[in-house]
Amino acid sequence: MTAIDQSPTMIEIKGVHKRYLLKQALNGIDLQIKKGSIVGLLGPNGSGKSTLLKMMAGLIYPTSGTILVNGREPDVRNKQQIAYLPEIDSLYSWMTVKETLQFISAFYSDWQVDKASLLLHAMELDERQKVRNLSKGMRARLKLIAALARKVPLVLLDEPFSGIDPMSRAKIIHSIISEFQADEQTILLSTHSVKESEPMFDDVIFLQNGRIKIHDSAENLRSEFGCSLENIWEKVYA
Ligand SMILES: Nc1ncnc2c1ncn2[C@@H]1O[C@H](COP(=O)(O)OP(=O)(O)OP(=O)(O)O)[C@@H](O)[C@H]1O
Repeated sequence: MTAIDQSPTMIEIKGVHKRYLLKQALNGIDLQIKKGSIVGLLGPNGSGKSTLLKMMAGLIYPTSGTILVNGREPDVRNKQQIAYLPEIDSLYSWMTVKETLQFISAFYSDWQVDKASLLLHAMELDERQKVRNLSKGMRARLKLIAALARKVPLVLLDEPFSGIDPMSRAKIIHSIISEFQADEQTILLSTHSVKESEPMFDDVIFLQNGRIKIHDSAENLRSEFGCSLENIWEKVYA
């Protein structure tokens, strides 16, 4: 099932395969993501979510096939167009929250100081705290601020809610939705937190074994299956 849409395209992927030394991670991906949407990338462990996001961020390259992000092949030079939140945490433990954000902001001319303060408040982080003293969930919040404070056309978030408790997750998702500017940004995020993330998705991609099993709008899927995305997840991967 593939969504057909006439909106301008942010990401266009044709026939992409990715093979690591011993593992075929992506197995023929064809995908179009329209501008101004929030897209959920869902799938069990090892289905290829991180590989796809890293490829869109220009950190790894397809073995075959093509990817265009905003009309260009992604590579490390596209950093100014893309905010990428990696699954792995690479924060410096000796910095405070404030120092971390100042450090990151120095790399990006698109950094929005006001938005960073707003997010800091919404995520209930104490800027004086040392990174080494933050809990896993607090570190996850700091990484999210680092990605969302940038004014870029494309935001890629790999498991952004990992370690954040369900109640806080719902609050954070609410603040992402209220801050989202569809005329300026596209957000693509991988997550296993389908239930809490559901309200924010315009479109959803279900991956399995490096292939797209379903790609459609959340609304179409809910009406077709007659249940929530969380329940669809259970049916798709049963
Ligand atoms: N650098 C690598 N070298 C070898 N194999 C890799 C590498 N990165 C990923 N893989 C393999 O590729 C497949 C897809 O991995 P990927 O990390 O993209 O999945 P994922 O859907 O993000 O999983 P998870 O939900 O566990 O984060 C897996 O089988 C994984 O073991």
